Amino acid sequence: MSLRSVSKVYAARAKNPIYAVRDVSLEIESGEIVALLGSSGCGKTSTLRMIAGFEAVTQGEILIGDRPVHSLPPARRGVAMAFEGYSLYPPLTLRENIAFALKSEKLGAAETSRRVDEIARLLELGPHLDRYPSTVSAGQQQRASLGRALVRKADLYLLDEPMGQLEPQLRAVLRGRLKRYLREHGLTAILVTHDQTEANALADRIAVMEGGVLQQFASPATLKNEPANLYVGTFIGEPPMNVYRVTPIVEDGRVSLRENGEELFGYAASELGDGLVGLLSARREVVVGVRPADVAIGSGGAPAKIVTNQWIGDQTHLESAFGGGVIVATLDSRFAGTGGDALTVDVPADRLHVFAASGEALAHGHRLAAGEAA
Ligand SMILES: Nc1ncnc2c1ncn2[C@@H]1O[C@H](COP(=O)(O)OP(=O)(O)OP(=O)(O)O)[C@@H](O)[C@H]1O
Repeated sequence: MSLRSVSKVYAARAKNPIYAVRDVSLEIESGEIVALLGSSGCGKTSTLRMIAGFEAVTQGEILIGDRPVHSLPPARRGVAMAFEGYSLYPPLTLRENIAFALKSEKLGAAETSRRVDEIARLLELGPHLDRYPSTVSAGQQQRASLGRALVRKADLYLLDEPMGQLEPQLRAVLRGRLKRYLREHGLTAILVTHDQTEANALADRIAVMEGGVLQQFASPATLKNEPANLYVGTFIGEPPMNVYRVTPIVEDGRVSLRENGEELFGYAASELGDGLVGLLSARREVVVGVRPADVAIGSGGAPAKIVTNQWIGDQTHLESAFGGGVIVATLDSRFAGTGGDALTVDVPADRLHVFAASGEALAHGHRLAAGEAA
Protein backbone atom coordinates (compact mmCIF):
# COMPACT_ATOMS: atom_id res chain seq x y z
CA MET A 1 0.00 0.00 0.00
CA SER A 2 1.17 3.56 -0.55
CA LEU A 3 0.72 6.98 0.96
CA ARG A 4 1.68 9.64 -1.54
CA SER A 5 2.30 13.14 -0.16
CA VAL A 6 -0.57 12.81 2.29
CA SER A 7 -1.47 15.79 4.47
CA LYS A 8 -4.17 16.37 7.06
CA VAL A 9 -5.22 19.82 8.20
CA TYR A 10 -7.93 20.10 10.84
CA ALA A 11 -10.01 23.29 11.01
CA ALA A 12 -8.50 24.33 7.69
CA ARG A 13 -10.65 27.46 7.45
CA ALA A 14 -10.25 28.51 11.07
CA LYS A 15 -7.83 31.21 12.18
CA ASN A 16 -5.41 28.60 13.54
CA PRO A 17 -5.53 25.50 11.34
CA ILE A 18 -3.92 22.36 12.79
CA TYR A 19 -1.39 20.73 10.47
CA ALA A 20 -1.62 17.20 11.92
CA VAL A 21 0.10 15.35 9.03
CA ARG A 22 2.43 17.01 6.55
CA ASP A 23 3.29 15.56 3.19
CA VAL A 24 3.84 11.98 4.34
CA SER A 25 4.84 9.37 1.74
CA LEU A 26 5.25 5.68 2.57
CA GLU A 27 5.53 2.56 0.40
CA ILE A 28 4.54 -0.55 2.35
CA GLU A 29 5.16 -3.99 0.87
CA SER A 30 2.52 -6.68 0.80
CA GLY A 31 2.96 -8.91 3.88
CA GLU A 32 4.92 -6.24 5.72
CA ILE A 33 4.24 -5.16 9.31
CA VAL A 34 4.81 -1.45 9.82
CA ALA A 35 4.63 0.60 13.01
CA LEU A 36 3.83 4.31 13.13
CA LEU A 37 5.78 5.48 16.16
CA GLY A 38 6.00 8.89 17.76
CA SER A 39 5.14 10.96 20.79
CA SER A 40 1.60 12.06 21.60
CA GLY A 41 0.16 14.41 18.97
CA CYS A 42 2.72 13.55 16.27
CA GLY A 43 -0.02 12.63 13.78
CA LYS A 44 0.11 8.83 13.81
CA THR A 45 -3.56 8.25 14.63
CA SER A 46 -4.64 10.82 12.03
CA THR A 47 -2.56 8.95 9.46
CA LEU A 48 -4.14 5.62 10.40
CA ARG A 49 -7.66 7.08 10.34
CA MET A 50 -7.08 8.56 6.88
CA ILE A 51 -6.00 5.13 5.62
CA ALA A 52 -9.12 3.58 7.18
CA GLY A 53 -11.34 6.28 5.74
CA PHE A 54 -12.56 7.76 9.02
CA GLU A 55 -10.82 11.06 8.28
CA ALA A 56 -10.79 12.78 4.92
CA VAL A 57 -7.40 13.30 3.28
CA THR A 58 -6.69 17.04 2.94
CA GLN A 59 -4.14 16.43 0.22
CA GLY A 60 -2.41 13.45 -1.38
CA GLU A 61 -3.31 9.90 -2.38
CA ILE A 62 -3.71 6.56 -0.64
CA LEU A 63 -3.45 3.35 -2.64
CA ILE A 64 -4.06 -0.22 -1.50
CA GLY A 65 -2.46 -2.46 -4.09
CA ASP A 66 -3.10 -0.47 -7.25
CA ARG A 67 -6.46 0.89 -6.06
CA PRO A 68 -6.71 4.55 -5.09
CA VAL A 69 -8.91 4.37 -1.98
CA HIS A 70 -8.71 7.85 -0.46
CA SER A 71 -12.12 8.83 -1.83
CA LEU A 72 -13.90 5.56 -0.95
CA PRO A 73 -16.05 5.05 2.15
CA PRO A 74 -14.36 2.90 4.86
CA ALA A 75 -16.39 -0.22 4.08
CA ARG A 76 -15.17 -0.28 0.49
CA ARG A 77 -11.46 0.05 1.22
CA GLY A 78 -10.83 -3.58 2.21
CA VAL A 79 -9.30 -2.63 5.55
CA ALA A 80 -9.94 -4.05 9.03
CA MET A 81 -9.26 -1.74 11.95
CA ALA A 82 -8.86 -2.29 15.68
CA PHE A 83 -9.65 0.93 17.52
CA GLU A 84 -7.83 2.28 20.53
CA GLY A 85 -11.23 2.96 22.14
CA TYR A 86 -12.41 -0.63 21.34
CA SER A 87 -15.84 0.50 19.99
CA LEU A 88 -17.48 -2.86 20.74
CA TYR A 89 -21.29 -3.14 20.50
CA PRO A 90 -22.53 -3.13 24.12
CA PRO A 91 -25.61 -5.37 23.57
CA LEU A 92 -23.52 -8.14 21.98
CA THR A 93 -21.27 -10.61 23.80
CA LEU A 94 -17.59 -10.67 22.91
CA ARG A 95 -18.26 -13.76 20.76
CA GLU A 96 -21.08 -11.97 18.91
CA ASN A 97 -18.95 -8.83 18.52
CA ILE A 98 -16.16 -10.82 16.88
CA ALA A 99 -18.58 -12.90 14.76
CA PHE A 100 -20.33 -9.72 13.62
CA ALA A 101 -17.19 -8.78 11.67
CA LEU A 102 -17.70 -11.96 9.58
CA LYS A 103 -21.26 -11.08 8.54
CA SER A 104 -20.33 -9.79 5.12
CA GLU A 105 -18.34 -12.97 4.37
CA LYS A 106 -21.60 -14.99 4.58
CA LEU A 107 -20.01 -18.03 6.19
CA GLY A 108 -22.02 -20.88 7.70
CA ALA A 109 -22.48 -21.08 11.46
CA ALA A 110 -19.84 -23.80 11.83
CA GLU A 111 -17.14 -21.89 9.92
CA THR A 112 -17.99 -18.65 11.75
CA SER A 113 -17.65 -20.42 15.05
CA ARG A 114 -14.35 -22.05 14.01
CA ARG A 115 -12.87 -18.69 13.01
CA VAL A 116 -14.04 -16.95 16.20
CA ASP A 117 -12.63 -19.76 18.34
CA GLU A 118 -9.28 -19.63 16.54
CA ILE A 119 -8.95 -15.89 17.20
CA ALA A 120 -10.20 -16.25 20.78
CA ARG A 121 -7.50 -18.87 21.44
CA LEU A 122 -4.86 -16.62 19.92
CA LEU A 123 -5.88 -13.73 22.18
CA GLU A 124 -6.62 -15.81 25.32
CA LEU A 125 -10.26 -14.72 25.20
CA GLY A 126 -11.88 -18.16 25.38
CA PRO A 127 -13.27 -17.99 28.94
CA HIS A 128 -14.76 -14.53 28.38
CA LEU A 129 -16.44 -14.99 25.00
CA ASP A 130 -20.00 -15.15 26.35
CA ARG A 131 -19.69 -12.03 28.49
CA TYR A 132 -20.78 -8.52 27.52
CA PRO A 133 -18.26 -5.69 27.00
CA SER A 134 -19.42 -3.79 30.09
CA THR A 135 -18.70 -6.82 32.31
CA VAL A 136 -15.10 -7.47 31.22
CA SER A 137 -11.86 -5.57 31.88
CA ALA A 138 -10.39 -2.91 29.60
CA GLY A 139 -7.69 -5.35 28.52
CA GLN A 140 -10.31 -7.97 27.58
CA GLN A 141 -12.30 -5.40 25.63
CA GLN A 142 -9.14 -4.39 23.83
CA ARG A 143 -8.37 -7.99 22.89
CA ALA A 144 -11.94 -8.45 21.63
CA SER A 145 -11.55 -5.34 19.50
CA LEU A 146 -8.28 -6.72 18.13
CA GLY A 147 -10.01 -10.08 17.52
CA ARG A 148 -12.82 -8.40 15.64
CA ALA A 149 -10.27 -6.84 13.27
CA LEU A 150 -8.13 -9.96 12.82
CA VAL A 151 -11.00 -12.40 12.24
CA ARG A 152 -11.98 -10.65 8.99
CA LYS A 153 -10.38 -11.14 5.62
CA ALA A 154 -8.94 -7.79 4.56
CA ASP A 155 -6.20 -6.41 2.33
CA LEU A 156 -4.82 -4.33 5.16
CA TYR A 157 -5.05 -4.49 8.97
CA LEU A 158 -4.88 -1.24 10.93
CA LEU A 159 -4.20 -1.57 14.65
CA ASP A 160 -4.38 1.52 16.86
CA GLU A 161 -2.38 1.00 20.08
CA PRO A 162 -3.53 -2.63 20.02
CA MET A 163 -1.98 -3.60 23.36
CA GLY A 164 -2.04 -0.35 25.33
CA GLN A 165 -4.35 -1.74 28.04
CA LEU A 166 -2.66 -5.09 28.58
CA GLU A 167 -0.45 -5.94 31.51
CA PRO A 168 3.24 -6.39 30.60
CA GLN A 169 3.41 -10.21 30.74
CA LEU A 170 0.35 -10.73 28.57
CA ARG A 171 1.50 -7.99 26.22
CA ALA A 172 4.80 -9.78 25.63
CA VAL A 173 3.05 -13.12 24.97
CA LEU A 174 0.44 -11.62 22.64
CA ARG A 175 3.05 -9.63 20.72
CA GLY A 176 4.75 -12.86 19.75
CA ARG A 177 1.47 -14.54 18.83
CA LEU A 178 0.18 -11.57 16.87
CA LYS A 179 3.37 -11.42 14.84
CA ARG A 180 3.26 -15.14 14.12
CA TYR A 181 -0.40 -14.91 13.11
CA LEU A 182 0.20 -11.99 10.73
CA ARG A 183 3.22 -13.77 9.23
CA GLU A 184 1.58 -17.17 8.83
CA HIS A 185 -1.35 -15.61 7.02
CA GLY A 186 0.88 -13.24 5.01
CA LEU A 187 -1.11 -10.22 6.21
CA THR A 188 -0.12 -6.59 5.73
CA ALA A 189 -0.53 -4.53 8.88
CA ILE A 190 0.08 -1.01 10.15
CA LEU A 191 0.04 -0.43 13.87
CA VAL A 192 0.13 2.81 15.77
CA THR A 193 2.10 2.81 18.99
CA HIS A 194 4.13 5.10 21.20
CA ASP A 195 5.89 2.08 22.69
CA GLN A 196 9.30 1.43 21.16
CA THR A 197 9.51 -2.11 22.48
CA GLU A 198 6.22 -2.95 20.80
CA ALA A 199 7.32 -1.36 17.53
CA ASN A 200 10.70 -3.12 17.62
CA ALA A 201 9.17 -6.49 18.46
CA LEU A 202 6.39 -6.43 15.89
CA ALA A 203 7.41 -4.31 12.95
CA ASP A 204 9.60 -5.02 9.95
CA ARG A 205 9.92 -1.27 9.50
CA ILE A 206 9.05 1.67 11.71
CA ALA A 207 7.89 5.08 10.52
CA VAL A 208 8.98 7.64 13.11
CA MET A 209 6.80 10.76 13.06
CA GLU A 210 7.14 14.10 14.83
CA GLY A 211 5.14 17.27 14.34
CA GLY A 212 3.15 15.58 11.56
CA VAL A 213 6.35 14.99 9.58
CA LEU A 214 7.81 11.57 8.74
CA GLN A 215 11.32 11.63 10.21
CA GLN A 216 12.55 8.23 9.03
CA PHE A 217 11.07 4.98 7.73
CA ALA A 218 13.45 2.08 8.29
CA SER A 219 14.09 -1.22 10.09
CA PRO A 220 14.54 -1.14 13.88
CA ALA A 221 18.28 -1.82 13.42
CA THR A 222 18.74 1.04 10.96
CA LEU A 223 16.85 3.47 13.21
CA LYS A 224 19.19 2.55 16.04
CA ASN A 225 22.46 2.44 14.12
CA GLU A 226 21.86 5.06 11.46
CA PRO A 227 19.26 7.58 12.68
CA ALA A 228 18.53 10.13 9.97
CA ASN A 229 18.52 13.05 12.37
CA LEU A 230 18.96 14.04 15.99
CA TYR A 231 15.25 13.63 16.71
CA VAL A 232 15.28 9.96 15.69
CA GLY A 233 18.66 9.45 17.38
CA THR A 234 17.42 10.65 20.74
CA PHE A 235 13.87 9.27 20.45
CA ILE A 236 14.92 5.70 19.67
CA GLY A 237 16.83 3.84 22.39
CA GLU A 238 16.52 3.61 26.14
CA PRO A 239 18.21 5.20 28.01
CA PRO A 240 18.43 7.89 25.32
CA MET A 241 21.53 8.81 23.38
CA ASN A 242 23.89 11.27 25.10
CA VAL A 243 24.32 14.42 22.98
CA TYR A 244 26.95 17.16 23.04
CA ARG A 245 27.25 20.30 20.96
CA VAL A 246 30.98 20.51 20.16
CA THR A 247 33.50 22.43 18.10
CA PRO A 248 35.71 20.13 16.02
CA ILE A 249 39.39 21.16 15.95
CA VAL A 250 41.42 19.30 13.35
CA GLU A 251 45.19 19.78 13.62
CA ASP A 252 48.39 17.76 13.52
CA GLY A 253 46.65 14.56 12.53
CA ARG A 254 44.31 14.78 15.51
CA VAL A 255 40.64 15.60 15.90
CA SER A 256 39.52 17.17 19.14
CA LEU A 257 35.81 17.60 19.85
CA ARG A 258 35.50 20.43 22.35
CA GLU A 259 32.76 21.92 24.44
CA ASN A 260 33.55 25.46 25.61
CA GLY A 261 37.23 24.85 24.84
CA GLU A 262 37.41 21.61 26.84
CA GLU A 263 38.04 18.35 24.97
CA LEU A 264 35.24 15.81 25.43
CA PHE A 265 36.41 13.31 22.82
CA GLY A 266 39.73 13.10 20.98
CA TYR A 267 40.85 10.85 18.12
CA ALA A 268 43.77 10.32 15.79
CA ALA A 269 42.52 11.50 12.38
CA SER A 270 43.32 8.06 11.00
CA GLU A 271 40.80 6.50 13.45
CA LEU A 272 37.96 8.59 12.05
CA GLY A 273 38.80 8.21 8.37
CA ASP A 274 39.25 10.85 5.68
CA GLY A 275 35.54 11.30 4.97
CA LEU A 276 34.58 12.19 8.52
CA VAL A 277 37.70 14.29 9.13
CA GLY A 278 36.97 16.31 5.98
CA LEU A 279 33.43 16.84 7.09
CA LEU A 280 34.44 17.92 10.60
CA SER A 281 37.13 20.30 9.28
CA ALA A 282 34.44 22.14 7.34
CA ARG A 283 32.15 22.80 10.34
CA ARG A 284 32.35 25.23 13.23
CA GLU A 285 29.92 23.22 15.29
CA VAL A 286 28.45 19.72 15.22
CA VAL A 287 26.37 17.63 17.62
CA VAL A 288 27.81 14.28 18.61
CA GLY A 289 25.58 11.48 19.85
CA VAL A 290 26.76 8.57 21.97
CA ARG A 291 24.59 5.61 22.90
CA PRO A 292 24.92 4.67 26.59
CA ALA A 293 25.94 1.12 25.65
CA ASP A 294 28.84 2.49 23.58
CA VAL A 295 30.51 4.45 26.40
CA ALA A 296 33.77 2.82 27.50
CA ILE A 297 34.52 3.37 31.19
CA GLY A 298 38.01 3.44 32.68
CA SER A 299 40.02 2.81 29.52
CA GLY A 300 41.34 6.35 29.08
CA GLY A 301 39.67 9.40 27.62
CA ALA A 302 38.18 12.42 29.35
CA PRO A 303 37.63 12.69 33.11
CA ALA A 304 34.17 12.24 34.60
CA LYS A 305 32.73 11.87 38.10
CA ILE A 306 30.02 9.40 39.10
CA VAL A 307 26.68 10.96 40.01
CA THR A 308 24.59 7.79 40.35
CA ASN A 309 25.33 4.09 39.95
CA GLN A 310 22.23 1.89 39.69
CA TRP A 311 21.97 -1.87 39.11
CA ILE A 312 18.55 -2.42 37.56
CA GLY A 313 18.50 -6.21 37.65
CA ASP A 314 20.23 -6.92 34.36
CA GLN A 315 22.24 -3.77 33.68
CA THR A 316 24.17 -1.02 35.38
CA HIS A 317 23.05 2.54 34.65
CA LEU A 318 25.91 4.86 35.42
CA GLU A 319 25.42 8.60 35.26
CA SER A 320 28.53 10.76 35.54
CA ALA A 321 29.24 14.46 35.45
CA PHE A 322 31.05 15.06 32.18
CA GLY A 323 32.02 18.31 30.47
CA GLY A 324 29.34 20.83 31.31
CA GLY A 325 26.67 18.14 31.61
CA VAL A 326 26.40 14.41 32.18
CA ILE A 327 27.07 11.16 30.37
CA VAL A 328 24.98 8.05 30.90
CA ALA A 329 26.59 4.65 30.36
CA THR A 330 25.05 1.20 30.54
CA LEU A 331 27.12 -1.86 31.40
CA ASP A 332 26.14 -5.52 31.35
CA SER A 333 27.76 -6.22 34.70
CA ARG A 334 27.70 -4.63 38.13
CA PHE A 335 30.05 -1.69 38.52
CA ALA A 336 31.90 -0.88 41.73
CA GLY A 337 31.88 2.85 42.39
CA THR A 338 29.78 5.42 44.16
CA GLY A 339 28.81 9.06 43.79
CA GLY A 340 31.85 11.34 43.60
CA ASP A 341 34.30 8.67 42.33
CA ALA A 342 36.46 9.78 39.42
CA LEU A 343 36.67 7.76 36.21
CA THR A 344 37.42 8.24 32.54
CA VAL A 345 35.04 7.92 29.64
CA ASP A 346 35.81 7.22 26.04
CA VAL A 347 33.82 6.38 22.93
CA PRO A 348 35.28 4.26 20.13
CA ALA A 349 35.49 6.23 16.88
CA ASP A 350 33.23 3.79 15.09
CA ARG A 351 30.41 4.31 17.65
CA LEU A 352 30.22 8.09 17.35
CA HIS A 353 27.12 9.60 15.71
CA VAL A 354 27.69 13.03 14.20
CA PHE A 355 24.88 15.44 13.37
CA ALA A 356 24.92 18.90 11.84
CA ALA A 357 24.03 21.75 14.20
CA SER A 358 20.63 21.79 12.47
CA GLY A 359 20.04 18.12 13.36
CA GLU A 360 20.49 16.08 10.20
CA ALA A 361 22.85 13.13 10.43
CA LEU A 362 26.32 13.54 8.95
CA ALA A 363 27.99 10.27 9.92
CA HIS A 364 27.59 7.13 12.00
CA GLY A 365 31.07 5.95 12.92
CA HIS A 366 32.93 5.72 9.64
CA ARG A 367 29.79 5.62 7.53
CA LEU A 368 28.86 9.00 6.17
CA ALA A 369 25.12 9.62 6.07
CA ALA A 370 23.33 9.57 2.72
CA GLY A 371 23.89 12.92 1.06
CA GLU A 372 27.27 13.39 2.78
CA ALA A 373 29.09 10.60 0.94
CA ALA A 374 30.65 12.37 -2.01
N1 LIG B 1 -10.57 15.87 15.11
C1 LIG B 1 -9.58 16.72 15.33
N2 LIG B 1 -9.77 18.06 15.27
C2 LIG B 1 -8.78 18.94 15.49
N3 LIG B 1 -7.52 18.56 15.77
C3 LIG B 1 -7.24 17.26 15.87
C4 LIG B 1 -8.25 16.26 15.65
N4 LIG B 1 -7.68 15.05 15.80
C5 LIG B 1 -6.39 15.27 16.08
N5 LIG B 1 -6.11 16.59 16.12
C6 LIG B 1 -4.78 17.22 16.37
O1 LIG B 1 -3.90 16.77 15.36
C7 LIG B 1 -2.61 16.50 15.90
C8 LIG B 1 -2.24 15.04 15.64
O2 LIG B 1 -3.12 14.20 16.40
P1 LIG B 1 -3.08 12.61 16.31
O3 LIG B 1 -4.19 12.10 17.16
O4 LIG B 1 -3.02 12.19 14.91
O5 LIG B 1 -1.69 12.31 17.01
P2 LIG B 1 -1.17 10.97 17.69
O6 LIG B 1 0.28 10.92 17.37
O7 LIG B 1 -1.96 9.82 17.28
O8 LIG B 1 -1.40 11.29 19.22
P3 LIG B 1 -1.84 10.29 20.41
O9 LIG B 1 -0.74 9.28 20.56
O10 LIG B 1 -1.95 11.22 21.58
O11 LIG B 1 -3.14 9.69 20.01
C9 LIG B 1 -2.69 16.87 17.37
O12 LIG B 1 -2.22 18.20 17.49
C10 LIG B 1 -4.16 16.78 17.68
O13 LIG B 1 -4.50 17.66 18.73
